[in-house]
Amino acid sequence: MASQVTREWSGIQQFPVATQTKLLELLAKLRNDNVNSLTILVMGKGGVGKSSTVNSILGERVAPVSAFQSEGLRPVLYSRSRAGFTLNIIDTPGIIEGGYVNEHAVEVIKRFLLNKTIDILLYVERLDSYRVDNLDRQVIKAIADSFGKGIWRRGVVVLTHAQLSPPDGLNYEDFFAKRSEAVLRVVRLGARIKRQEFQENAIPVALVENSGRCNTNDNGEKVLPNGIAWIPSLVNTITEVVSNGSKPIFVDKKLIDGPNPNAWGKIWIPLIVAFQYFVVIKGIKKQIKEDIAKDDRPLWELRDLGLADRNF
Ligand SMILES: Nc1nc2c(ncn2[C@@H]2O[C@H](COP(=O)(O)OP(=O)(O)OP(=O)(O)O)[C@@H](O)[C@H]2O)c(=O)[nH]1
Repeated sequence: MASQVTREWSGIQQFPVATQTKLLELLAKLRNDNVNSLTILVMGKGGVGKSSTVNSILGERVAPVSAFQSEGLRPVLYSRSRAGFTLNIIDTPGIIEGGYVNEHAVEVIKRFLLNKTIDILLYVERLDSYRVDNLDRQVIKAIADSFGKGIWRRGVVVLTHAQLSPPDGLNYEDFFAKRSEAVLRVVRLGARIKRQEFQENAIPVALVENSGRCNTNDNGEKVLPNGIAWIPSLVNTITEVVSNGSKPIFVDKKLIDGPNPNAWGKIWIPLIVAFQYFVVIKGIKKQIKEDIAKDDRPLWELRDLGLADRNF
């Protein structure tokens, strides 16, 4: 992050003491494990609450939030340090435009990340959406195609608007479980991760409520309907993913310019073409030649040449 000005993480002081204490404990734990900095990439469709989540984590209103989808294409990096620890958060624009992934927007994000290391991917969605659609799958596929599906080993699914009352008298935990399952399924399909691999390396789902009207507990911490103080809980989830044994993603030129990191199957294409030519096409050609030869000659000639049944 050489070119980035790192500012003191003063926003942490905006949190109630209970949250500050938990956050500083988590940072100390990371430092004990020799992790002195984290770079978090925040991605998702437009308007799902990416910028709001960045602001909530930093405790500062740094990223512009709008009820309308933002026009900007460029990602923005916010860098803060505290007690010898540096937190980098990269907010990205939504990459869907007119119902499709905007390849230019993806390209801009990839170039922005050149020579950076992604420690964590926060994939943001809303808890209060009732279905997942093809757009989710497209965004997830674009992320996997850009950085390799290994990035999902460093992924956390974040569901915003988490202070909701589920419809039809559904229990909050049941609603959360159903919505998580639906989003995770799309992640598995979009990133083309094998079912077993996906089960073995479960992607955690964290709940977030960015609204200023979020309920608080007796300590003044923002809590969800299930009573969980979500800011320390999200940071805790992030620290768990950092130490799950997977590698962070270093975005080098090869990753950006090279072939799609998920498209290893494509190396078989020349072999398949050669097989088709030598085995299938040549065989068919030979058959056609024989048929033509048979068609052009009268039967008595074919019989003499041994190409037709003698009793014919
Ligand atoms: N109630 C509630 N509103 C939220 C939450 N998160 C975001 N919002 C609102 O949702 C709208 C979009 O939020 P943003 O943070 O700008 O979303 P974004 O994903 O960064 O949007 P783009 O920059 O357009 O991609 C704003 O009106 C936010 O106030 C949340 O957790 N709860």
